[in-house]
Amino acid sequence: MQPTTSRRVALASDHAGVALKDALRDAVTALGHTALDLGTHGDASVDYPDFGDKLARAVLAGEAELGVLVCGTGIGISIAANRHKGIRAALCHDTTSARLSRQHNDANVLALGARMIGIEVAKDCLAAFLATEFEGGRHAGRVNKLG
Ligand SMILES: O=C(CO)[C@H](O)[C@H](O)[C@H](O)COP(=O)(O)O
Repeated sequence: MQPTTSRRVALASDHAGVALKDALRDAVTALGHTALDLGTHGDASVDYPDFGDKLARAVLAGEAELGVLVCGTGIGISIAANRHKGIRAALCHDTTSARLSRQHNDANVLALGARMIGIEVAKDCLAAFLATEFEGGRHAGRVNKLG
């Protein structure tokens, strides 16, 4: 899948997601985008809210258009990011959800669970997420209601 637009993509994870995050960082580059790796680096135990917050702030500041978050399940780190107004983090386990999160929800962050899905599914979710645009139309008013 080739991107229609080259994007700046921020990535962050806790220790449980670091190996997958590092693999996805390389996949972002291979897909023709620019990766901004916000950590963690290495497998020392860290707290997922710190990295969900860091990535949310980077996206809201315009340092990246889109973000990718990884923790063990993807749940904690997506909750952390979604506490920031303007962040729409979608926890996905399949490519259809990843595509529809962009088409219908204008998700700006993809969240994945490193202990839940394999690397190939994760890479496919990433590729679908980055290749898909928001459809607008009937979805725009609904997304606006999210605040
Ligand atoms: O936040 C989580 C659950 O929603 C993540 O899966 C974390 O990565 C997990 O809780 C970390 O657990 P660990 O036992 O400290 O590695």
